[in-house]
Amino acid sequence: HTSNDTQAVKLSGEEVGKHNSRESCWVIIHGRAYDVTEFLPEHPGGAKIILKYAGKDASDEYDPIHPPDTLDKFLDKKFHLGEVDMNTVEQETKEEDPEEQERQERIKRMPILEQCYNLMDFEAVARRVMKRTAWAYYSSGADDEITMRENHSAFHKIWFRPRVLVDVEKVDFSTTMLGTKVDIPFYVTATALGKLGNPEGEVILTRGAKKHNVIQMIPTLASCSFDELVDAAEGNQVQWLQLYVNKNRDITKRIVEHAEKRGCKGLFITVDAPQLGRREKDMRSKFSDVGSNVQSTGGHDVDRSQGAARAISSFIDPALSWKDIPWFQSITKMPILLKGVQRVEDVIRAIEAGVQGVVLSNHGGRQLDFARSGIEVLAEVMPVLRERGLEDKIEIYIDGGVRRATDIIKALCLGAKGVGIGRPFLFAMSAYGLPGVDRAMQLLKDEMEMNMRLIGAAKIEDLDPTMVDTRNLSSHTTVVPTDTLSLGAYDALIGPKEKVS
Ligand SMILES: Cc1cc2c(cc1C)[n+](S(=O)(=O)[O-])c1c(=O)[nH]c(=O)nc-1n2C[C@H](O)[C@H](O)[C@H](O)COP(=O)(O)O
Repeated sequence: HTSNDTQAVKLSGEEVGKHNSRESCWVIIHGRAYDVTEFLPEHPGGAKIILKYAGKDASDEYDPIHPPDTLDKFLDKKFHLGEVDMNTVEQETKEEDPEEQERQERIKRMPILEQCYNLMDFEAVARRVMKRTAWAYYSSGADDEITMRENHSAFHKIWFRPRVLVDVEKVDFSTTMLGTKVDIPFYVTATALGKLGNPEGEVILTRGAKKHNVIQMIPTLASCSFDELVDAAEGNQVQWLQLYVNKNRDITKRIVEHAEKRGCKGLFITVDAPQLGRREKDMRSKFSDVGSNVQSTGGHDVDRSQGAARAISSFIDPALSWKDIPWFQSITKMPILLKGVQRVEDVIRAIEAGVQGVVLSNHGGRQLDFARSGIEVLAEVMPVLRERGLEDKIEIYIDGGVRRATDIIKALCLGAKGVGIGRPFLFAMSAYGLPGVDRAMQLLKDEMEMNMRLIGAAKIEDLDPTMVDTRNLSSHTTVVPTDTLSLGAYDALIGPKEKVS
């Protein structure tokens, strides 16, 4: 397609449109055509999703799932066909579907940012204004979402034993995490597919983290590329890498070495997701546009519209085990932490394996349902470590359901170094962009200052286990306000007029 002068002749939409089958499949991404015929069987999301856009412009569906450098990294240059004259490409008329019209109406009526007074307010607004598939992906938990609800309600079972008559005129809640000084003991945890909620994606979280001097954990499955996120960091801003270990260890080695070279200050290996959990809201939202190769056990006829998560996670190695830790220690000097540890025995093993820390976490309730909350596991772990004189051998973090500064304070009283926060910043970003993330972080700082004063602690070191009462923590009778199980399943009667959705 290159004429004899230097200016390549652009491909026409008609020309691309002829290649719309499994036998010859071209797609357009951001005004350039790519021959993906040979790639079809290798696509983690299955061939179906690509074939749906064969011969057409697939940019809109492509962006939230694939970092911008994906084609350069994974598609041989000989299949890069060059520029397309987009004037000759008929754009899919997005007939206004009523659901989208209604969503646009809700966006017009959404509350102004100043009306958000706590992190849950962002979730309430995001639920109304986000695209269905994006809301489904961010808000879903595994199976009956019991663990997802338990994560936050577990904090409701811990009560304070505040000190009084302590001079709290000056309150300092700064701390260090893996040696980095941070303003407040939380970090932005790794959550995949940031562009589902906001077209700019995770760079918004990078900017918010910089403004509030907290650390961002960069997800393996970010919509933005790793380098975009590191480039978006300013000055000595610290970032960590969250790693899903690839079956192909050469790829993993390359990712880890590159992250270290780019200055990452911590490697968090996710250990609670040998297979991504079944998130039914995500599946119900029929992520058909992404398809997915659900463990590709049933050949081509398996229903593949099972959510984005499955589509993007077929590379994760379920064989990862303790014997792999020395290999990681041989390929990087970064501190290594295990994200998703859920019992004290594994914390002891982590110390014996010589890793620098663990995150007590159940992946935000998106993996094993009925896994205990991070805060409950923390209450199990710390007394054992203290008893064995091991509490200074490792940094302990928790995540899951942290929505208030009192949740952060409870975790620190029990001995955590800090906490990870996920969904609140996703919802703030999705509803209000960077101003939303900025306000969410500032709200936590305001709450932190007030609650440190009221508990009688002038600095982080003043927080200790005597300031919390955790006797009720392991009772799991959680009040579930509107239990969809009973309302929608167990004892729900289908009335004569009720529409069975
Ligand atoms: C909300 C959310 C969480 C994800 C997440 C995506 C979303 C939308 N994704 S996931 O697609 O694979 O499940 C990741 C991920 O990439 N890697 C990871 O280690 N944790 C992942 N997590 C878990 C996250 O790091 C925290 O453990 C969890 O979000 C903490 O709970 P809260 O959301 O309640 O703060």
